[in-house]
Amino acid sequence: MDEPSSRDPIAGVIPARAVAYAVVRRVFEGGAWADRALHGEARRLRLAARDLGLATQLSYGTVQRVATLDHVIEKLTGRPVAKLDRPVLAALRLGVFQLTFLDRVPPHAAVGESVELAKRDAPRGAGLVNAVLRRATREARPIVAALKDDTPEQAALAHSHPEWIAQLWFDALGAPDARALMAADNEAAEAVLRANTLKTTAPELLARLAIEAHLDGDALILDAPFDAFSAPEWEQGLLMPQSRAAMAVGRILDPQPGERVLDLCAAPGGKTTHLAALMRDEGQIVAVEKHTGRAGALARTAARMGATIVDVQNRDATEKTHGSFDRVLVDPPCSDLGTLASRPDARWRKAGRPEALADLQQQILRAGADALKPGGTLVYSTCTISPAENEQVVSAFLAAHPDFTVDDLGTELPLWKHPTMPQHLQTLPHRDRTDGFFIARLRRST
Ligand SMILES: C[S@@+](CC[C@H](N)C(=O)[O-])C[C@H]1O[C@@H](n2cnc3c(N)ncnc32)[C@H](O)[C@@H]1O
Repeated sequence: MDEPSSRDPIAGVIPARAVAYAVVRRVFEGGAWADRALHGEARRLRLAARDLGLATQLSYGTVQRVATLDHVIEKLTGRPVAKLDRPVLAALRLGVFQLTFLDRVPPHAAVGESVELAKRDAPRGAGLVNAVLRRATREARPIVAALKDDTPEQAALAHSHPEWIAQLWFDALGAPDARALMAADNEAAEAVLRANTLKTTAPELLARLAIEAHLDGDALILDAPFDAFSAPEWEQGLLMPQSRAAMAVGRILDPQPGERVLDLCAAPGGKTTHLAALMRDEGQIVAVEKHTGRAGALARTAARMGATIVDVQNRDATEKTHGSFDRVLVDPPCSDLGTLASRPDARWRKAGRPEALADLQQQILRAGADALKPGGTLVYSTCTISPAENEQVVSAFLAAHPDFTVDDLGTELPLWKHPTMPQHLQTLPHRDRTDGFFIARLRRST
């Protein structure tokens, strides 16, 4: 990695490191979302666009790997991380991350700048940071290399995940896939923009953004991080950041111009606006979202993207929807375990556990099915890798609804077959290089 030349004149720290340190503190001390904290700190510290890649790598990597980093820090300090001053701990985590997991960062920069950062916020802790990081230059990699990942407990530490997630994936996927999946969660997620075909085309958008990317249908697969939400093209509704797996959901629902479509659990609207584009903005989309603020944002997003057929309804998706629909998308709240690479702090949050979510998912699926006309198509999707929320929800639904059948999607996107139920799709980040989505398509016969 190249060290950017510009320097923060106050602390003598390169801006990318100053931003990463601030992000790490905001995430672990203030409960901030890493992506929002990064966006905010990059603006506050006037980070140059060329430094965004390094700032992202440093901050996201430190947040993702924190369990492994804390293990190293505890070994080197001989005390629990909870006993360390917050700024000292943040500087140590950032420093140990660079020394252990990055190859092109000069150790003197990782040590020296972490000391400067600690000095600014906790002057008396700077000596400890210096001493620990000097030892870390020699000892951190061997400590990490000695970690095993044979059991879920070991894998949780080695690949920095909570134990319950490691256990869930060992059970659901088997040890080799579980380990590979956890390792992939610590790598940069593929960054993709969907060109909004109501306003532009993918080649036009690529030319206009002047970024390094390659095209895959309407998708621009980016070669480097890009702050889409600050781009004028975002404001103009020309693009939507969206993974290839999320785009597959709309394609598999396959809505046609002129149809009536029900979209249950619709905010922030990545899929709603994709459906509108696939329908060429002809027909109707009823987009139901319970959270009032998110429903408002969804309406603004639809307007910005020129999706005039979207009717946002701010209500509970478990309630009856009147009328009958050609197609229904059910995209309920889930444990989000398929998107851990792009949301680095998510694994550490007390998000809903699979068993607790399954009941709500069932209710929303039933409500969606009630609104589907005979012969209609329903897609149930989640961005998680969790049988209780995916295949078990669909199986229980089918057992109670003999008028529904499930389509075999295995032939549509053969790479993305479900590991054990090949009629469904289950994208896996380590296998498919995109978010982990579950997608099932059902049809109503009568
Ligand atoms: C997985 S996200 C949906 C993502 C969205 N379909 C997209 O592609 O942008 C789930 C959404 O469901 C909303 N939600 C949660 N419980 C709900 C309920 N009972 N009824 C309607 N919406 C709900 C959440 O606020 C959240 O916006």
